Amino acid sequence: MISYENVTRRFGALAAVDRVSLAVPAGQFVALVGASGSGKSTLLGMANRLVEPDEGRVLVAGEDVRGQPVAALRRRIGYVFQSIGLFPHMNVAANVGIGPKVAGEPLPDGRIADLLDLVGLEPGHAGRMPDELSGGQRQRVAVARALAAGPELLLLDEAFGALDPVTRDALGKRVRALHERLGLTTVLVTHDMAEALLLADRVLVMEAGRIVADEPPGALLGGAGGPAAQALVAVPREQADALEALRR
Ligand SMILES: Nc1ncnc2c1ncn2[C@@H]1O[C@H](COP(=O)(O)OP(=O)(O)OP(=O)(O)O)[C@@H](O)[C@H]1O
Repeated sequence: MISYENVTRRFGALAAVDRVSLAVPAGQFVALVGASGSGKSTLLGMANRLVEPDEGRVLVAGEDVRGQPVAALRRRIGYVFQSIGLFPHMNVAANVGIGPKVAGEPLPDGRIADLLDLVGLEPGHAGRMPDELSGGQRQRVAVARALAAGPELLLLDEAFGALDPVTRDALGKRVRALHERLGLTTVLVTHDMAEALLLADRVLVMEAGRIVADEPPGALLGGAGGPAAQALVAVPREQADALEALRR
């Protein structure tokens, strides 16, 4: 569904993404973890041409993204990022339907209601303005908007980063359920290894522009993936051990 072929992107002297090759088959849920500045957003952004590679190719559904008009490409790719980016002067329904409307195919009201339901919002939220919603509700609107054009691919860049842990957990599970139900291919960028292990089929670890580990969660928990991956896995494992110790 998405592949990177020896892709490099530089900013000045820095290779933010450094000769990455990666193939994500249709239907897979991938988590991309790594320290701040390791290149996760840059890698993700090359899929929908927010960022262009200096070298190599990025293919979506087997086609080089460079040959695809940006608007058409972005209809195939739902994209949710941390800063949300809802239009403050438009109500929830208008925000959810903005992509199809701009493309000249406005969604019927029933479809908007279905999208709100998918992400766990009430029909009554449709007429609210973004500043009348909680952060978690706004993030749900952003997910509904990303799904509005019926994309095959869903990219989430720290989409749950600003949420409280309970809301974050609920929305993560909701996105995983939507991934199954809609038959999506999903890439989730997160700083949280526990979230990656619990939600994804496959966890990629980035360090200085390279992918240094590529393992299923079970293998990572079994000690695979090398030192960078194991340093990240140690955090939730030590927390779980410490909580368990408190019970004794
Ligand atoms: N437009 C830009 N101009 C200059 N440098 C950039 C630009 N975008 C990213 N970088 C640099 O590229 C590197 C990778 O950035 P990127 O945002 O991809 O990392 P990240 O792993 O997503 O980080 P974070 O977890 O903090 O979001 C960083 O050193 C960053 O400063």
